Amino acid sequence: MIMKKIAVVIAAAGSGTRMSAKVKKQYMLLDGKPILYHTIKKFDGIEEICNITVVCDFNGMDFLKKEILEKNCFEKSVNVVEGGASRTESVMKGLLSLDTDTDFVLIHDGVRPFINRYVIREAIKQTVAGKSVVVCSKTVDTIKVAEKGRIIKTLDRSVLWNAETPQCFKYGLILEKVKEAMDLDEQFTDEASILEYFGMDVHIVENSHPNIKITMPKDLVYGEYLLKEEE
Ligand SMILES: Nc1ccn([C@@H]2O[C@H](COP(=O)(O)OP(=O)(O)OP(=O)(O)O)[C@@H](O)[C@H]2O)c(=O)n1
Ligand SMILES: C[C@](O)(CO)[C@H](O)COP(=O)(O)O
Repeated sequence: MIMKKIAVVIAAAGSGTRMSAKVKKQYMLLDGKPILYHTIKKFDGIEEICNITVVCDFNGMDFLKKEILEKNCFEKSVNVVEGGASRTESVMKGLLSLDTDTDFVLIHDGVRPFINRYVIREAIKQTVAGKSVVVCSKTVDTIKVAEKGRIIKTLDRSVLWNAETPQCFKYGLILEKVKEAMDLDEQFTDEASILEYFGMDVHIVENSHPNIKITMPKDLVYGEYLLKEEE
């Protein structure tokens, strides 16, 4: 079988507004190590991946290089790229830094350190088979749509999914569409919705393992618990 060149772009250039902390959440500690360390480690352990690129804020670049990359042992080479003002711009900068002969790319949030390696491998398998995929978990809550506090309707939960990462694509395709998205007057919170906007198919890889995005202070408490469970 011909080996495919698969890269991962880890988006970690956000400002962590909802965490309301002095230190950006991607550099906050879980079990004594930065959250971003735990995330990189997950992908370092996937043999199909040949390159890891972390997109981070300008001020965090030194910390990332000295405190995370130099002080820890990673098997793969980890490149560092400066991010942008929006998630889409950060992802675009990461994609542009990859070798042009990259076949497939996984895009992952720097603050989702609990992603299960079996799920990463399943997402890679489906992407190499020709699909654009997004890791999702089933929605467990009853979701209401409301306007000014008054409920308008309750959605059919059987067709609802929570979008997570990684989101995985053919490299050339996602680079082209992310670049096109940057020229639009639209905000996209993930890459799958960029392809959806252009009418392209995106498929779900179901995940039943915890893959929380560290967003609010309460997530740190749950995160410490999840790390202990992983041991
Ligand atoms: N300009 C941006 C904005 C977000 N991200 C990354 O996208 C991921 C998911 O975004 P989110 O949780 O919304 O992170 P923040 O934007 O940092 O948080 P907030 O929305 O609370 O400010 C994070 O790993 C974040 O670092 C990024 O790389 N570049
Ligand atoms: C990509 C993402 O993690 C999927 O859930 C998410 O959309 C990131 O942005 P958000 O604004 O924190 O939802």
